[in-house]
Amino acid sequence: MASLRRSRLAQDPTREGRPAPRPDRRAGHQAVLPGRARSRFGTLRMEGVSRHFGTTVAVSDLNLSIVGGEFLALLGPSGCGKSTALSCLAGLLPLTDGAIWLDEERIDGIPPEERGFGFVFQNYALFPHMTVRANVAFGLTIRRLPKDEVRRRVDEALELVELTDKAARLPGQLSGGQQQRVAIARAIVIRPRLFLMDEPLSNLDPKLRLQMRREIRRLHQTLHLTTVYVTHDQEEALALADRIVILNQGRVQQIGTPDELYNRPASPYVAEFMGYRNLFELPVVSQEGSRIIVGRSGLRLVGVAQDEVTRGPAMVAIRPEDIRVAGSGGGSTGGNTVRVRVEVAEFRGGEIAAEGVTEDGAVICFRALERVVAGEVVRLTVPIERVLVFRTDAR
Ligand SMILES: Nc1ncnc2c1ncn2[C@@H]1O[C@H](COP(=O)(O)OP(=O)(O)OP(=O)(O)O)[C@@H](O)[C@H]1O
Repeated sequence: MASLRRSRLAQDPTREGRPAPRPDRRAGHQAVLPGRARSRFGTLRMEGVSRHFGTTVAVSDLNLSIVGGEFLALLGPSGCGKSTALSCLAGLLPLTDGAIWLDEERIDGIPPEERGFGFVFQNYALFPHMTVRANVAFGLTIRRLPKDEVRRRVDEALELVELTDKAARLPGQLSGGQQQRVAIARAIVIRPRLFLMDEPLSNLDPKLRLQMRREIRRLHQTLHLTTVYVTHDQEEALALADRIVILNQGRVQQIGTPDELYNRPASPYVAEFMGYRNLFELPVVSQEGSRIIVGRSGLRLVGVAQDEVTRGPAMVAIRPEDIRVAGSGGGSTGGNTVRVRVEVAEFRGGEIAAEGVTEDGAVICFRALERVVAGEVVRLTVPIERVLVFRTDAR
């Protein structure tokens, strides 16, 4: 996605004359001042950060604190401002408004190469004519570190990403996953104060993505590098991050731990991103405190109001995993029941992912532990506390 965006932006006349980032320029940014590179920090703060491109507001009034050692994911759909926010942090884009602080040091005026940050991008950005070892050593050699130290640190970094035996190869002789590991080694070898990653797994096939995701997690658990990670993939964000920031149209929608976002999304927008695939607009029948009844004939549900929903329509969000076939192993006894005709059923190993249609035509995604077949009519159950009801105008 980001590569599409890059090529799109490369042709964009509103780019304010800024050329598309070139691999060598970005690699060069990994060079750092020795003192800065070694120092750690307590908190990095983005205060009221905005970035406009002409009339396009890419990031708007972003307020964010990142604690030293934390892994933070910026999550949202294409165009929501994730990469712009990351580029502002990196110093690749000047801010339109606001400030960035590393503890007591204001850093938004500092050039990227002096911030002591490491970057990894979707397209690897390796030097094609240099060996793996030379690529990884780049940030250290241009700082003129003693040869012995360069060798020792490069060896360490290559070992961490398990590429010791590929040190003499050129990037073109490596798989995509291996190239991305070289890019990671090149970023961590400088011991960055902040490690920035922009969709680093997007170019990899699903199996490799999963494997690399685990590698990145392992690396973070080993090195505790403060990391900001941009992704549009909720699973990736949930799996990797200590905290997730959900962005929409350049604005923060919610910040929280994976558990908070997954179980208590603040809006239908966040819910949708967290896998609540069943989103229905339904009229409110009655409400007593947080307990609320919504629906019409064929689809009537009792749920939990997430904010004040009094009259008119409400937005209901339910995860497929919380809807089960009644009476089967996974079906709860209390709560809501809905009759559907099964339309599609997909085998998923331990369970079946299915879609059914209610009498009045609403499509419901659910999970079944036992076999269901298309055309069959089943009764579904969903616990009241897993039916989240929002105001339709909730952000
Ligand atoms: N250099 C630029 N010139 C003009 N508009 C830009 C530029 N960079 C980004 N934008 C616009 O700013 C908004 C946010 O873009 P950004 O690249 O930050 O989104 P994103 O969430 O990272 O998207 P993706 O997942 O596709 O990479 C979009 O509307 C985009 O078109």
